Amino acid sequence: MNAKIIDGKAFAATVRDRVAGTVERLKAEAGITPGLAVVLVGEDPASEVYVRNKGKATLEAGMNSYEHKLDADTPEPELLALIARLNADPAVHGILVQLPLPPHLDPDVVINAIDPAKDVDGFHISNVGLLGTGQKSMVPCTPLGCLLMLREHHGSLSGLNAVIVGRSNIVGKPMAQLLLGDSCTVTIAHSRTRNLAEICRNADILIAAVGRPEMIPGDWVKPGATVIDVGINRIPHPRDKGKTRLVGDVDFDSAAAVAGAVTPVPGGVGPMTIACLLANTVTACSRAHGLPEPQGLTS
Ligand SMILES: NC(=O)C1=CN([C@@H]2O[C@H](COP(=O)(O)OP(=O)(O)OC[C@H]3O[C@@H](n4cnc5c(N)ncnc54)[C@H](OP(=O)(O)O)[C@@H]3O)[C@@H](O)[C@H]2O)C=CC1
Ligand SMILES: Nc1nc(=O)c2c([nH]1)NC[C@@H]1CN(c3ccc(C(=O)N[C@@H](CCC(=O)O)C(=O)O)cc3)C=[N+]21
Repeated sequence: MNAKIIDGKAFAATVRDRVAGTVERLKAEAGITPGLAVVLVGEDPASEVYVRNKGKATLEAGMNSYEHKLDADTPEPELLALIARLNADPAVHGILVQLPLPPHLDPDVVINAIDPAKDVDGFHISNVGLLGTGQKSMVPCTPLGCLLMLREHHGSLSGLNAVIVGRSNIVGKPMAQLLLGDSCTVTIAHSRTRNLAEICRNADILIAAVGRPEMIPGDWVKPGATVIDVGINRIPHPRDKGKTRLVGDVDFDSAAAVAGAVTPVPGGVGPMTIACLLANTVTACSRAHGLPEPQGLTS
């Protein structure tokens, strides 16, 4: 193996420390405790793990965590009423509605009901528009976490060829905006893309956000490239019957043999997502109180 393993878990710990320091100052100097509300509809076991991790990290950073678990068949008006209450609640500075939602709920309607100032996921149409036009916004946590790791590894990203596999609203598209903002030449590939292997082989930066276990093999990776694996896939354990294992969208071993740097799963993008969520919540809290924005949390 040649590649440097980018340690997202360690990097996330430094971001979380900075967030905790800012929270301490907000409490001491202004008597304010940032609060994050997470809404989970239904019983998706993977989502429950994320919600638990987020709640734990929120408390560890000294913030308040409010969890709302609703039945899978919750009618849309009931969910919208909860969001309206959270929008109006001064103790709540950030609101995250866990996706995907059950099929009877329209994610666009639900996400756009969140007060954009509290939209710490950065999914509200107004934050998407601000990001797309290079204005100050809430930046989606997963792409932001990826960008921070890339900047840390490369310094400047200017002029690099970036290929993103996946065009979702929550990862692929905002990732493209952020990389464009850092002057990469960006290609977004998806399920209809022709010659995907060839396109990937052109990438100085390859971002996999597909949701297919170990789909991208090492021979799609340009020698020396940086590979960011966003995928979180639970597969049956190869040896231990009945157990499961977490893998990314990249075939780690073959990719690490040719890449210059690669993020592992677990311990890569996932922990950075949570750290950026905490950072966004502190930023939202400071803005809500008209205080100067904390600097350097995510740089
Ligand atoms: N680590 C973290 O913090 C996070 C991890 N994730 C993980 O990232 C992965 C992607 O998530 P998300 O963006 O929400 O997923 P979506 O299912 O919303 O999007 C997947 C994308 O991959 C594309 N795709 C599917 N099959 C292929 C294929 N064979 N070749 C090329 N492209 C393909 C789809 O194309 P098309 O549009 O044409 O259908 C789509 O654009 C998942 O594993 C998810 O669990 C997600 C969020 C955060
Ligand atoms: N509105 C919304 N916002 C999201 O940001 C969002 C979402 N919905 N739905 C689901 C995806 C997925 N996601 C993850 C966050 C952290 C880890 C994470 O912490 N992973 C750890 C370990 C996980 C484990 O061990 O199970 C790791 O990769 O090391 C993973 C995945 C956020 N998402």
